[in-house]
Amino acid sequence: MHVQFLIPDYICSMDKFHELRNKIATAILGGGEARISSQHKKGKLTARERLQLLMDEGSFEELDMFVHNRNRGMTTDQEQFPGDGVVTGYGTINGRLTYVFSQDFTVYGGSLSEPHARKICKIMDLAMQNGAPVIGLNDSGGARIQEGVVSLGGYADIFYRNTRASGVIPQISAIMGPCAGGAVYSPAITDFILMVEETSYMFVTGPNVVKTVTHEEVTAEELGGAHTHAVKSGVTHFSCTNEVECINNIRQLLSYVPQNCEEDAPVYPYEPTDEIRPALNTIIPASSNQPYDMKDVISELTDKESFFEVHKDFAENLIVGFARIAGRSIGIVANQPAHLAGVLDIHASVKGARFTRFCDAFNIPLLVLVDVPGFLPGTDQEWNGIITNGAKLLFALSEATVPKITVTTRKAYGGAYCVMNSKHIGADLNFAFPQAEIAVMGPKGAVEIIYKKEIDAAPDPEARTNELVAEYTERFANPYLAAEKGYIDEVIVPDQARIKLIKGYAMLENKVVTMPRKKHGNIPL
Ligand SMILES: CCC(=O)SCCNC(=O)CCNC(=O)[C@H](O)C(C)(C)COP(=O)(O)OP(=O)(O)OC[C@H]1O[C@@H](n2cnc3c(N)ncnc32)[C@H](O)[C@@H]1OP(=O)(O)O
Repeated sequence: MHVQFLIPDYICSMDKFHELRNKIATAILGGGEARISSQHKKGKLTARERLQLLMDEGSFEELDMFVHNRNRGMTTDQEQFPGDGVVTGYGTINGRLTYVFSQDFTVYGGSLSEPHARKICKIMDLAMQNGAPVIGLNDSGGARIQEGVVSLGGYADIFYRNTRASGVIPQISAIMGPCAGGAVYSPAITDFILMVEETSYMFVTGPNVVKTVTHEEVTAEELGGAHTHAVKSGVTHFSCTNEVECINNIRQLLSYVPQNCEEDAPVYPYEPTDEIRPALNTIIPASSNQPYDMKDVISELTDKESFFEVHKDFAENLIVGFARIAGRSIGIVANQPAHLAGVLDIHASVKGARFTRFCDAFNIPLLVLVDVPGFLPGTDQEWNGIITNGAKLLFALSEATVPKITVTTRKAYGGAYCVMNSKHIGADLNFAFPQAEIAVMGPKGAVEIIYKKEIDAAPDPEARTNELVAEYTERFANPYLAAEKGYIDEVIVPDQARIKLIKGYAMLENKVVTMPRKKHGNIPL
C-alpha cells in the first residue's frame, strides 16, 4: 500500500528520488513511533492500518501526503507533520471505487486544522464529481485549538459538503476514537454511523462540562460511548465490538448500496431454487396476542444469510435493514411483534423514516412487513411529539417512489395501518396472510367503545363482552374487507410469499413516478 515500496532501489540511488523516499517514510510515521505505540496501547489501530483493512488490497491511492500546516496559531514553534493528521485518498472496496479519509490521532490528536479540512473537502468534492461513496474514519480531538476560527471554518466547509452530498452519494462515518464538540455534526449528517465499543465516543460537550453545568457525574463511555448511542439515542447505527468488526461492517454495508443516486445497487449471483417456504405457514401463532420473531419471517423471505440489520439495538419494536431477494438489494421496514408487540412509538417512527429515505434516495426497493397494534399511547409519547414523529414515517413512506411492497402478516390497526405502507400512500403491491386483521382497532377496544351501554346493562358484562369480541373478530379482524376494496391485492398462503415478492419486484423493475414540481418537501422535523 505504501508508495515508497513501489520506487525501485536503482531509482532511489538518485538524489531526487532518495529525497522523495525519505519524505514518504517520514509522512507514513505520522506523529512518530512513540505516539503510534500509545495508540496501539489504547487498543486502537493507526489511520493507515485502518485503511489497509478497509480498502481492497493494493487499491489505495493516497493524495496530499505532503500537505503541511503553514498556519501560525498561539505558538510559532509548533511541530510540523506532513499530511497534517489525516490520510486521504481513493481506492476500491469490493472492487468498487470509494473515497476515504482517515484521521491520524498521532498528529495533534487527529485534530482538525485548516489544511486537514481542505484535504477532506478535496476528497468529498472528488467523490461528488465522480459519483462514488465517501467514508470517514474519525479519530480526532476536534478543532485544532491552536488555530482558532480557521479550524471552525474547516468544519463548516465539511458540514456544507456533507449536506450537498446527502442523497447524491452514500456517506458513511466510522467513529474510532474521540468525536466531540462541533465535530459530531459531520457524522450526524452522513447516512450511517458506526462506533467501536470502549474506544470511541461522541458528545457535544464532554463529562467535565456536563458536571459543571448540570452537576451530573458521568463517564465518557456512559455519556457518549457506542452502547449509549446504539441503545439510548440511536445516534449510531452500528455498535461494533472492535475496529476489525467495524471495518467489516462498512464493507458489507456498501455491498447493498449503489455508487450514487443515479445508479442501481449491485446485483449478486443467485441460483433459483424451490422458492416455496413452508416454515412461513407456521411462524405466525394461532393466538393473535402471542409474540413471534419477525426476523424469522425475514429470513424465510430473503436470500440466504443476506439480511443485514441496521440500528439493531435501537427501537427494537421496528426492524430495519438491507437484504437481497433473487440477488437484488431491498430495504426492509418491519414491525417486531416480539418487542412491545410491534407498536409504533417515537423512536421506531424516526428510525423507520430515516431508513426509508435512504433507500428511496438510492433506488433501493422497499419491503414493509406489517404486524402493528397501533401507536403507543401515553403522556410520555404525546408530550415528546408522537404526532410529529409518527408523521415522519408516514411522510417518508408516502414520498418514496422506489418499488414498494407490503406484506401484512397479522395486525394492521388504526392509523398505523395507514402509515405502514398501505395502498393509499402509494404501495405498489399489498399482500396479506390469511391471519391478517385489518381494522380500525383491536376487537376488545372496539367492542368496549361501540357497545359500552349494552355491556354496562348486561347481567354478566364480561360474558357479553366476550360474545361481542367474538362477533367483531369474525366480522372485522380479517383481511377480506380490505381485499374486497382492493386495498389488499391478494390474500396469500404464507409459503407463497417469497415467490410473490420475486415476481413483484421483477414486475416493478422499471417503475417510473413523476412527482409534482417543487423545490423540496417539508418533512415534519
Ligand atoms: C468544532 C468545535 C470543536 O471541535 S470544540 C472541541 C475542541 N476539542 C476539545 O475540546 C478536545 C480537546 N482534547 C481532549 O480533550 C483530549 O485530547 C482527548 C480528545 C479527550 C484525547 O485525550 P487523550 O487520549 O488522553 O490524548 P491527549 O490529550 O494526550 O492528546 C493527544 C495529543 O493530541 C493533542 N490534542 C488533542 N486534542 C487537540 C486539539 N483539539 N487541538 C490540538 N491538539 C490536540 C494533545 O495536545 C496531544 O498532543 P501531544 O501528542 O502530546 O503532542
